[in-house]
Amino acid sequence: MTALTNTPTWQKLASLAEDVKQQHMRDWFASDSSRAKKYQQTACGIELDFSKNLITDDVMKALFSLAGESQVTQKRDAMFKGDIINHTEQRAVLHTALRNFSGQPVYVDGQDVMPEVLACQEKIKDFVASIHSGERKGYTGKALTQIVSIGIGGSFLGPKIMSEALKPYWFDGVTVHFVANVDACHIQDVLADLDHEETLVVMSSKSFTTQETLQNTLTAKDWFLQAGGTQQDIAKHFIAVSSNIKAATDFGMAEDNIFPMWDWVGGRYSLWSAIGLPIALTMGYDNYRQLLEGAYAMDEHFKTAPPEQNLPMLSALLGVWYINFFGAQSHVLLPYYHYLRGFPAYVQQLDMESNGKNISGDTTQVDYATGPIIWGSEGTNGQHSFHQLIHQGTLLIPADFMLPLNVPNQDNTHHAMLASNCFGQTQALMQGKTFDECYADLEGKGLDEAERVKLATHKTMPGNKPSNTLLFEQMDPKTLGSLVAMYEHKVFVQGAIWGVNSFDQWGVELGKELGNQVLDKIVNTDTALSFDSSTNALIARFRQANA
Ligand SMILES: O=P(O)(O)OC[C@H]1O[C@H](O)[C@H](O)[C@@H](O)[C@@H]1O
Repeated sequence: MTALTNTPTWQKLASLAEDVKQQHMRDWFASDSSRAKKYQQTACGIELDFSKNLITDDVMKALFSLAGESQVTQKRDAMFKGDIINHTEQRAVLHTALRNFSGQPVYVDGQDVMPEVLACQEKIKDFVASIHSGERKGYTGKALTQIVSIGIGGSFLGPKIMSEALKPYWFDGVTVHFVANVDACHIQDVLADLDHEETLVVMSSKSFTTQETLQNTLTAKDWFLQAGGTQQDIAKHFIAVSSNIKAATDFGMAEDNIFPMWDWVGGRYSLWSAIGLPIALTMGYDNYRQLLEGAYAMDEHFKTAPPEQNLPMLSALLGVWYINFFGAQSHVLLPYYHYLRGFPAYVQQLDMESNGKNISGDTTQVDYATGPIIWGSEGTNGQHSFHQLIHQGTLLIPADFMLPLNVPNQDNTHHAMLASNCFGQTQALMQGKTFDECYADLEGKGLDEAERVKLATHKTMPGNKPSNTLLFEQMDPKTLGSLVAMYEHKVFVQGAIWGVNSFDQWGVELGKELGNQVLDKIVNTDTALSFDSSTNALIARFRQANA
């Protein structure tokens, strides 16, 4: 056993889990009318009801002990302070510096990074104003109203999903299109409808080496040149966000058109940097700034609130409870808000790329589960498809339900239905429906005894399925910023407990490396194939089909 699973606290949690499995939440609610009040916390515009979880006071106490023994707060402070906590890449992890409005310095290698961060924010602000006012024009003098944002992974998901989530705040006058996939269908579809004279391409790549983004930008450049632009007009229509200024200038980007970022910002934590420029272009700098302010508010909450009131801490510990002591392998996110429909995909990268790891500390192979599968989609749609498995399947799938209490241009009839479905689902998951209830319902339905028993058996819902409900006054930029930061810190706390490095991604790197080797064989059709027989056969088949 590794140190973690050997601790008395871990053993205690394991034994508490065995007890809890014999009990039912339905009975807890019936016997304690204050349960909802007891297990809820509010911070930064987020009201977290976690009463529909398989928890007791003893469980929570043991989970807080686990966090304490795992030195979560010390690790948190090390992150905020700029220590090199990404120890396999020798990097600080400072996305929090990008939304640090405390006026205090943040040091990396003895140097305060805040002046550069603030200068970049000013650059974003000025740039957005120049586009929105029409002052910055294309090479033929037309306003730049069509923005094509090219990037992938963290250089795509954050900008796209946050922009989508804040549709009611969009600036009227520019349209932002996002392209990620190297599949040409994507960029071709986007460019097909655009006038190159009105188009601004924002190429976002921290490394400036990502195949998909480089290729899509080259395709956009060809399209621009073929449509009538010249090489020297490129500067007016192409800008980049990157920490690799040299590669960006080598590519042909004018230095003035490059927005900086830094190696202490991880890709999946980068929307707070200039990678978020498309968000600011979509809704104006002030709204973008509110997003950052919301994240800052959550940072302060995470740093100062005691564990029992700390939203990232609570949600992380509940996750650990199910993953490590109930064998839960996935966690579902269910936003009951159409504009937040992309949020599960955002958290998917954030969580799975961060905690999809099996080495703890320097070299220890873990003997416990780490990051779960994150999935989900908007409610109510999922109720008519995959919720069935959550209700009656054999897997335990903890859920986060999310609902803004007010929505812009509210249609009360729709919104009441949305809310009732959201709450109704959490209720059904928690209480289930007993055999006796189902059997009673079938009285007088003309069934013989065997049929009645059979049907009641199939209709029985075990219940006892855990969920959190997150309510927001409204999904405005500030609340969204807080929500994203809450999940970032949740992932941080879980990584700290498991002892994994939540900030590297070697699996992804290997995929990129092998992809390039295979591409070489696909393109150079006369070279011998030297991979395993399956990969060789696939490449050979592709060569044959494209000969
Ligand atoms: O911004 P880039 O350097 O182009 O990287 C884009 C993406 O590349 C990889 O897939 C990483 O795992 C992601 O975290 C990153 O966001």
